[in-house]
Amino acid sequence: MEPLCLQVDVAKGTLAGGSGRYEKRLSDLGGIYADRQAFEAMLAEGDPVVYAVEDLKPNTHPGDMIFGVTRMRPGKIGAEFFVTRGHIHATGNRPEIYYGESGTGLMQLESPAGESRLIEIRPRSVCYVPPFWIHRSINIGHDDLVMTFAYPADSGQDYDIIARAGGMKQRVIDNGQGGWTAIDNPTYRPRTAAEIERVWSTAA
Ligand SMILES: O=P(O)(O)OC[C@H]1O[C@H](O)[C@H](O)[C@@H](O)[C@@H]1O
Ligand SMILES: [Fe+2]
Repeated sequence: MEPLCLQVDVAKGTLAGGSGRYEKRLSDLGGIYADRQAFEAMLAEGDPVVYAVEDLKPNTHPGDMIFGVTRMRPGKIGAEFFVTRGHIHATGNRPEIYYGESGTGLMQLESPAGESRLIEIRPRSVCYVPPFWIHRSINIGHDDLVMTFAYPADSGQDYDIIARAGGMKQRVIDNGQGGWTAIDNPTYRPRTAAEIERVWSTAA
């Protein structure tokens, strides 16, 4: 493969010359947010793009790397800020790096055993997602949140791990004073010992 250097357009939240792009609209994110009524009400008004990802995937070989740019729109469903679907890497011991380009966000992380972390991500901050942490991005600002990311090419994504637990343990909501706060998610079901063991066993 030829060496290359791709240009990030921070204002547009795009990566010129990548190999792939996907968009997630509100209608793709049913069941993620707590307030079903607010979700349906927003959907009735239209179907906004919540986030878009552009990346370069050279291949899926062990030791190679995928990188790209995520652009998240600002918004809330009820009091809950816009989030990405979230996942754990299917090969669980693969990490990820996020670099804040613009906007204000949180990286929400959860270990298989249910420990929660919320890490602020701002322009020029580098956020490290260690192996075996479920991760999701949250736009807590009024502007687009744009982040550049990179992760091992053979990571893969397990999206269902969150749904199987009834969501992530915490939800991040507007605190009514221009900031955010985390509250417990009442539908969360802690993973069983067998499920936690299964996650560890995905290491390669
Ligand atoms: O993969 P999603 O949960 O839809 O979120 C958007 C995703 O963009 C890229 O694929 C990043 O590598 C992911 O870690 C990020 O979370
Ligand atoms: Fe990831």
